[in-house]
Amino acid sequence: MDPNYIKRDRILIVTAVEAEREALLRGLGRKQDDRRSEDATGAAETDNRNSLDAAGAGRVHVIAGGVGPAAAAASTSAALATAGGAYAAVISAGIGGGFAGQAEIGSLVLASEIVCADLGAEAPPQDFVSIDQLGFGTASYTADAPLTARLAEALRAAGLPLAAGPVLTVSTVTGTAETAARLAQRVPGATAEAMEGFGVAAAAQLHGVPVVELRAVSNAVGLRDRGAWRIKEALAALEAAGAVLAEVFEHECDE
Ligand SMILES: O=C(O)c1cccc(C(=O)CC[C@H]2O[C@@H](n3cnc4c(=O)[nH]cnc43)[C@H](O)[C@@H]2O)c1
Repeated sequence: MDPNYIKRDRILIVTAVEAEREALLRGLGRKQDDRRSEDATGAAETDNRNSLDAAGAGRVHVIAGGVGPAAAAASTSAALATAGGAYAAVISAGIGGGFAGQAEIGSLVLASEIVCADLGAEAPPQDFVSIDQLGFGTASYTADAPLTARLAEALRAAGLPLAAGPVLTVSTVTGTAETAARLAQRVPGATAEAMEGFGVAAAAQLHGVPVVELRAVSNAVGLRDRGAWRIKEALAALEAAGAVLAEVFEHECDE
């Protein structure tokens, strides 16, 4: 990988939903510009490009790619293909659940590994056999270490609470203490869970682009308690992280 990629190219950030995208754009100091374009048949389609406020800021492009690993993979792959090699790195970002003792509500998590925690088979008497063990591919991608380290340094320097460790991608939000314990046992050091990272990472791998995952913790992984989700707090943490990302990428761009 070219170590100068931060200076050269554009960064793609993929969130699941608009609220996450908007939080990041606020942090990045960017205006919304959900332009509507007409295709050849006259049908309107949404163009999710965000407008550019400042020289250099335009290198960070944020899209809302949908909820879940399949939507995330499809939209990331489409964005990377359309850009024709312009993206130097992809960041999967959004809210997520934090594992007990690893990541508190309102804090941030950077992934060391992006692990699809439920991609495999139940195989009694074993609890679970991963797709790797079955010999059909991989259930884990390593996050880009240099970019992750650079972001961690900047987020900590900004005083934002940050944990690092494996971030799990699941297709079903964990809703019991038993599942949380099983996942934590399956992936030692499991720090957070969300639903898109593995899809974004699979697309990034296909296109040969480094990937990072950043989560803002909205809830604890465990017994489902919707009333305890702190989505506003997590979106505020995501916005604060966006301001740090702007500094990192604009500063690197100016060097
Ligand atoms: O269960 C509900 O009532 C409920 C209400 C609002 C949102 C949800 C979601 O499932 C949001 C999924 C969305 O948020 C990410 N996310 C946030 N926390 C977690 C989690 O603990 N486990 C998995 N995903 C989480 C996820 O990446 C999706 O984009 C449910």
